[in-house]
Amino acid sequence: MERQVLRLRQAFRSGRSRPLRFRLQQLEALRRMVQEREKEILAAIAADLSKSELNAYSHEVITILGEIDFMLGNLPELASARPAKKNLLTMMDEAYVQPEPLGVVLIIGAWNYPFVLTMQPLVGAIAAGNAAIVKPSELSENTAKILAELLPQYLDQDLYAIVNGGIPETTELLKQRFDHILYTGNTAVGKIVMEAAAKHLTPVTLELGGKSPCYIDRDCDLDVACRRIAWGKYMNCGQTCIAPDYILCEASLQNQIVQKIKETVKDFYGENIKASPDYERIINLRHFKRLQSLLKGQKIAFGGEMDEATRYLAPTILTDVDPNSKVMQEEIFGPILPIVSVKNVDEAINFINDREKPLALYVFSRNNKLIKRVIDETSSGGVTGNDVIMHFTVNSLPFGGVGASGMGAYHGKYSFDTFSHQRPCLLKGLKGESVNKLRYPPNSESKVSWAKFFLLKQFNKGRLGMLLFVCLVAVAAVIVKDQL
Ligand SMILES: NC(=O)c1ccc[n+]([C@@H]2O[C@H](COP(=O)([O-])OP(=O)(O)OC[C@H]3O[C@@H](n4cnc5c(N)ncnc54)[C@H](O)[C@@H]3O)[C@@H](O)[C@H]2O)c1
Ligand SMILES: CCCCCCC=O
Repeated sequence: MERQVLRLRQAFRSGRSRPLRFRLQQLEALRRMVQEREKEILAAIAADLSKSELNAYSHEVITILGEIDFMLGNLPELASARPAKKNLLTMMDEAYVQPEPLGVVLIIGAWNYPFVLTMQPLVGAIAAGNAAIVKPSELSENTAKILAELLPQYLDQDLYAIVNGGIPETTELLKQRFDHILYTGNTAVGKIVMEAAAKHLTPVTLELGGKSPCYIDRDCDLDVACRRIAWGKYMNCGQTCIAPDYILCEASLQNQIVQKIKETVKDFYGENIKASPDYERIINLRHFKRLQSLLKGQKIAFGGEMDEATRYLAPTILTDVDPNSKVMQEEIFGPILPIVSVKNVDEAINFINDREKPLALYVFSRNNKLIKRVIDETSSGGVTGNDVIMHFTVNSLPFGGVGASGMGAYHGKYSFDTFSHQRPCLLKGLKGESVNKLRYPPNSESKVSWAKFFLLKQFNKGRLGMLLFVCLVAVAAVIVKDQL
């Protein structure tokens, strides 16, 4: 591992990854990889998650193609220096912010969307000019394998590497020094990653999980709400970081919600859910058993059927759920939807605020003021009003958690920024020593009052303003020169 990181670091130091043309070439190569090897990629994702290739395409591949296109279209602007505001002391100088690559970054992916969660950060890392090591999850072994086979065929091998393996390999990787780590996965491992990163003062982006609440207001189109919630909850068999984890609503809505979700499930997956190409399976036996244990003692209003051999767990709804029960203590990450009754929106807000900050928050209501109120009085990684999941798909929105659901964000411009250092640059000439005397010792009352004048006046470049200020500064410089 050490040698591998060293090899990448040397390649990064050579400066090869920095020119815009090179980054665009690599992103184009990545797009070619996705297009030319689409069948193999889809087959791998499908095998890992018992998913149809159509769903693998729409859940994962489409996002990556969109992200690459965004970067190809916007990279020249994202990577260019941005002029900065100046003050009177620096008005004749050049001040700008120049994004620069961080160096060698590590991307650790999770298994539930194994392609998108490794490739989307990689697109950002390449766009920002870094070298990168990608560590896919060992649980989605087919995707991990195909990535290890394909990436070296399309990308510069000295700058971009893939490491496969389990906990020992990740542990070894985490001993190395990186310039940034983006980790996606559970909160417990997030802490391990952050601790390891701290040893090298490496900054981290942690894309974690949590229990994302979904409040349904009484003033709502329940048909629409239940269809959208059922889609987001049961896609990928509930194994989605931003799936609505549980519903909060007034007790009187509970039965209608169960009925409407039940009808939707039939529309989506047919009478025989097991035979539907659109319904996935639980990733492994450990997670299957964990989910099984969450059902113990619960009132199952719908679903609950299981088949251990195929790790099938039916779309399930639990009613009258006690907030202290186990299913309300951990992120479900499966197709189980508890409904917890609250008296009104105030109680819902308190319920949310009494718990860790979730990765996503959903509110369904005809009343926009109520939606805004819930947003204003709570905190979460992201929000979608009157729908679920969809904020993930808008790459002009930062995607990430807050508090226990993570730190930092990515997608689109935010990926570029995450993998860049915003370097402030001030370029001065060698003239103007008379004004500079202000900051040279010995200090005096009059120097301080002149410094206040120069530094506290913000200067915005505009022709007339420029002219005026040049005159002002010239006069001031003469006065200062005489007085100091
Ligand atoms: N915020 C997001 O974008 C996002 C996306 C997907 C999943 N998630 C969250 O991830 C969780 C599910 O994923 P998971 O954690 O089961 O994924 P996982 O088991 O695939 O683990 C993620 C990565 O961590 C590594 N890892 C696991 N244990 C480790 C250890 N002890 N030391 C070092 N590295 C270790 C794995 O090798 C893997 O690459 C859920 O909580 C979900 O909400 C978050
Ligand atoms: C439609 C794609 C959703 C991806 C969510 C990623 C987190 O698990």
